Amino acid sequence: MESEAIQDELQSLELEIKDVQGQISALIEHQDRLYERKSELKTLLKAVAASVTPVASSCPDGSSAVENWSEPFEWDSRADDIRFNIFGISKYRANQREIVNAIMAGRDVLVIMAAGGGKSLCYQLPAILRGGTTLVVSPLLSLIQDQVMGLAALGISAYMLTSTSGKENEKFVYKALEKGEDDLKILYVTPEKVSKSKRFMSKLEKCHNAGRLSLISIDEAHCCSQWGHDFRPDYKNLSILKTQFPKVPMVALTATATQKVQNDLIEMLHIPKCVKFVSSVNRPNLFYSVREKSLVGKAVVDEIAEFIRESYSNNESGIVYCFSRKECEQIAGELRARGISADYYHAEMDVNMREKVHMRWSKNKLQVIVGTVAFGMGINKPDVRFVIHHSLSKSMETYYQESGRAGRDGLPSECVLFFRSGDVPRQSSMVFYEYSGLQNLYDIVRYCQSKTKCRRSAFFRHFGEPSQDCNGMCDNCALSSEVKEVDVSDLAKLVVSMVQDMQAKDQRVTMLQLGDKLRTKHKDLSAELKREEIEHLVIKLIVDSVLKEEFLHTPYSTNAYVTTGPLANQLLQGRKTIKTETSSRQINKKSKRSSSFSGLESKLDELRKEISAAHGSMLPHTVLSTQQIGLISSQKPDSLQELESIIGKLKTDKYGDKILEVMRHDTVSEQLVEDATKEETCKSRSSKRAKTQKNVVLLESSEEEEA
Ligand SMILES: Nc1ncnc2c1ncn2[C@@H]1O[C@H](COP(=O)(O)OP(=O)(O)OP(=O)(O)O)[C@@H](O)[C@H]1O
Ligand SMILES: [Mg+2]
Repeated sequence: MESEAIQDELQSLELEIKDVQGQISALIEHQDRLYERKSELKTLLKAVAASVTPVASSCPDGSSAVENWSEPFEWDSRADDIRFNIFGISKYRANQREIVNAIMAGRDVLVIMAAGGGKSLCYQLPAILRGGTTLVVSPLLSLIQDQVMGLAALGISAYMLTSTSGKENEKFVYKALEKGEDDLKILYVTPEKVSKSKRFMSKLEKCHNAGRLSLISIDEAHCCSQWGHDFRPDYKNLSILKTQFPKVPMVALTATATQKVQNDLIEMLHIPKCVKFVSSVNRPNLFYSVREKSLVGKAVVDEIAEFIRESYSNNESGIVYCFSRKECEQIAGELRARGISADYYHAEMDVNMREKVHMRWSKNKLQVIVGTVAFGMGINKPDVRFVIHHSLSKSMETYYQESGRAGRDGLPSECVLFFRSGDVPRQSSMVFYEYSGLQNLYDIVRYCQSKTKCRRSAFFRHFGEPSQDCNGMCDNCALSSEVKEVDVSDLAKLVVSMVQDMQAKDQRVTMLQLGDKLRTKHKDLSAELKREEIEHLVIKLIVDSVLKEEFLHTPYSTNAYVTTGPLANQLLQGRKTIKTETSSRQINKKSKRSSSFSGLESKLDELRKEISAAHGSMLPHTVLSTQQIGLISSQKPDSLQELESIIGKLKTDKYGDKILEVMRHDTVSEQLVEDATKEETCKSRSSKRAKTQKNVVLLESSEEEEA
């Protein structure tokens, strides 16, 4: 009997020890996360301190003095001429001129500039100014094709060497590299050419030896680093370029790179003395918002369709991102059924089909692409007006990238994320094995759950940049709302105790089951609490480390279960409170953040589509950008000379007559409308007068009759 009692105590001690060990490892994990956040905050603090000292180009070895790339340079007027008369760009954007100057001065340069910031101009302009040939390494065929087509439309001799370029083209390029007799201003290659083709490298060597290799540009340079989000092994071998051509300036460009990725790039490309230009991650023209996602799938599609119809009725381009291939196909179909021109795009489609969809969309023949994240880096379309996330991204970084495909032309555009707590376990069971995968996911969940914090500031915090004014360009800043904080600690305790009880019985529970069990056990609650409210609370407890997700693999899937987290006891012992935000906010679903085309703008839009269709491969925005359309219709030029002062010489020479014809036609039809309106007004006045007189007559006659 005594031994039985000892056995019992031993068993319960073992259980307790197991429990304590579990808590210790959870606490250690939590501590790791806190350390990591601490180091992020320290970097942020340094960045804030640096932002109050004058921003200067800097060398990582600390050897350079402050250099002023904004001062006048001898090539200024030639650069201005090419910028305006060839590229049709009326003024530089932030840092563009300085970058061009540093490259022209023969320096290696690292450019970190947000998506759509205008990185291409930074190397294309010096490519023309410097003479000789510029080599551009770019990771994707579609990006290269877009760029070559765009440059060709501007009359710049740009070529590419890729797996798809034909023999004739290859022969021409190799001869031009070797002999230098034909014009080859810009040559685009994929990284594989540099790392794998000896023939190409030997031709490049000849070009260099003849003093004709004037600049090397590495686009999407983050692909060099395995800490970046799109690591490409062939990018690692690009170090050979600087080793072989040490005196040729190199410019590496990317939209996002943390400090770690930047250092990696500098080391891997062998450009330790580069001049670094880091622009803000801020995209001031993007309006960020999060909408509550209904439990009913059809209602979500209804809302998306309504949003597109209400705000983008002129066929303005957009993207809807979905979680899975199946969802893409289904939602594209449902949008079509609601009268929206939509098609899907995902990795499992045939390449030709995918290209076809992409091309229709690029040519504005299809309004919406419903895609998975596979629809990514190759998107070069500048006039994407909205990016909708049907479910949340896996991190703030990927959300920034994906939503950032909107508004690359700088015009107002919208990024809407549909969030529902029930979507979190789907993502977490995909990312839990990635380095910091769960922590990154919980960061974006916090972004979605907040009803008060500026959405933009979350990006600044994430990229370690000092905050900037949002100017009301997110839902939380724009919509004055009554947000109340509610203490839900008692309910949270119920949830945590229930999880604890089940754990003690070795039972596993998913988030969905937990909600159901809670409502069954506490019937009084089920009347008050909706399923999504319980899910919302459970997810909040997970991101706050009170609960924790655990994963189990089956042969077909990975399932996410809820267990107690490192801070569970703190809550149960009353040392931690849990508060949620509730809002009485009414999202103005009909809010129109982007201005739609006026009559004349629509006509110019039609014209650019016609010209693009006639040229086959040329894209509409290469003919005229949306910004240029806006300028033309507001300034209404009525001569080629006036038009040239808006869009530059090249485009005026090419399309000026057609544009003016549209303008004249518009003025005539405006005049006709005006005349018709006047006539109508006159008619209606005289008919009113007649009616009045008639009435008077009638009245008189009736009076007479009466009399
Ligand atoms: N100074 C400028 N003024 C007006 N438009 C500009 C200017 N510079 C570039 N653009 C336009 O902005 C759009 C985006 O430019 P670009 O493709 O170079 O962006 P990016 O920085 O390379 O973006 P991403 O990271 O997405 O590749 C293009 O349509 C381009 O013509
Ligand atoms: Mg680019």
